[in-house]
Amino acid sequence: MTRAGNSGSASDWPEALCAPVRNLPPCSRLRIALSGGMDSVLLLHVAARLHAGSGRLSAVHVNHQLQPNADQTERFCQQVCGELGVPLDIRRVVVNSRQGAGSDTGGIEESARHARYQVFEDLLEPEELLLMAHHGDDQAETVLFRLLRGTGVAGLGGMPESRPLGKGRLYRPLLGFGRSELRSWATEMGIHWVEDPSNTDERFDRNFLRQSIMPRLKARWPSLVSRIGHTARSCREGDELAGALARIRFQQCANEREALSVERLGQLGFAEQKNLIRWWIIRYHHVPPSISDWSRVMADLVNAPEDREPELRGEGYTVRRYRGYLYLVADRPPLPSDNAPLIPGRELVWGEWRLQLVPAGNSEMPAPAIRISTRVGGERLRPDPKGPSKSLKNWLQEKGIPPWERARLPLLLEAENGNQEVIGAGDLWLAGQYCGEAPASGWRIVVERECN
Ligand SMILES: Nc1ncnc2c1ncn2[C@@H]1O[C@H](COP(=O)(O)OP(=O)(O)OP(=O)(O)O)[C@@H](O)[C@H]1O
Repeated sequence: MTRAGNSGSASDWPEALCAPVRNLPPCSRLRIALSGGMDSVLLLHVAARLHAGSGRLSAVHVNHQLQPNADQTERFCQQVCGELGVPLDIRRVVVNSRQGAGSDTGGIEESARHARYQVFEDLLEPEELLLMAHHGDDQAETVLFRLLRGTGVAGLGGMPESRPLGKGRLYRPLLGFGRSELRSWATEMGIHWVEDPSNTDERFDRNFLRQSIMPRLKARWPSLVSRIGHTARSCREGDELAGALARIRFQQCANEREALSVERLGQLGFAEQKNLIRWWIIRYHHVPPSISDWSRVMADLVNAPEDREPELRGEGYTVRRYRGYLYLVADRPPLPSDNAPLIPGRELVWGEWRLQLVPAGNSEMPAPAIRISTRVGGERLRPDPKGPSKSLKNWLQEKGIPPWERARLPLLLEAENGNQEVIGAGDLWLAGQYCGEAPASGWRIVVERECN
């Protein structure tokens, strides 16, 4: 259903509403996230009035293809953008609709949100700004919703006004206004919009809060939205301070491989240990696991006897302890089970490794027959050409290479008198005849590893 209020002329636009949309961070392109609902249509109108002449304004609508009126909404977005002369990008997505409403962990609403943000993330180029029309009531609902899910300080900080998204930035200029304030402006200005029928479906937690809980709370505490906004700001500040403290502790506890010293960690109080571990996991772009008993986990990681190998599992990674340090180890797909030839001039991708055999120097020597394999046990190598050969196992232990890295180390094997001789081990060692500007073999081997 589309709604209209009284008509108004462009010159009547209230300055209070225009100011945050006028004073934007510098950008090469301004994209409006247009759902077709009241908030984003109002934002589009204001942005068109202020920025249409700049030639850098456009809108993006994500059609989730879930609601019966999804196509009608898409057409409406086309129509309003056409009227305002704003180019519109339409992106259709397929949302996994198997999950139900009201679920704590997801549901169709969550899947749609995820798909939508993925579109935005893929779309944004450097220097581009995506404006979203979240307002103060959305913020209050978000904070309350997260409180009910048991979120910590970072989550209770609510939605930031601005944050990086993809290669660009997301920006929310309407957070300082309440829903009713925006609705009266939209009605006054004669704006049309589409009502999303799913907004009234109280099986969804967010809608239940919006429809049944917030009105009762607001009736009792009229300044609820600004009070929750205040709490969110305090939580954001608290989170910033926790981040600053974690950075200081990281410098004190981490070695050159960014592993954390268990001894130094043990000197911190529990809250600081947890703060540092969570910050460190996020630093690697992973999500800290949701754990009800962090004190038990920390005690285990820090205090378990040396012969035990305590672990903390998260999605896509494991925190492991080895020789007094904690390492964050990303999950990796299994390595090829067969050994592979290193073909001259052709890059070999081996798990997270890239290997190449390239001609070097002026000689025309035949290419050596080199194969890549993981350890099978019993291998020996001669890191010092004049010294005795050593067991690979002992050599890796001497070098302090953790067991999970040993298992993923590509061994370079060369057939020699019917035997396979180890001539290289990942990026740890390579026999001298394959290194340098003019290697004695006439061939150079290049070994590189992708970072974590
Ligand atoms: N289908 C859509 N296409 C483009 N932008 C959208 C779409 N849906 C929502 N948005 C943008 O997100 C803003 C918030 O929308 P809405 O309140 O419906 O989302 P939400 O799910 O409650 O919140 P969140 O964006 O945090 O997921 C809208 O004002 C609009 O800017």
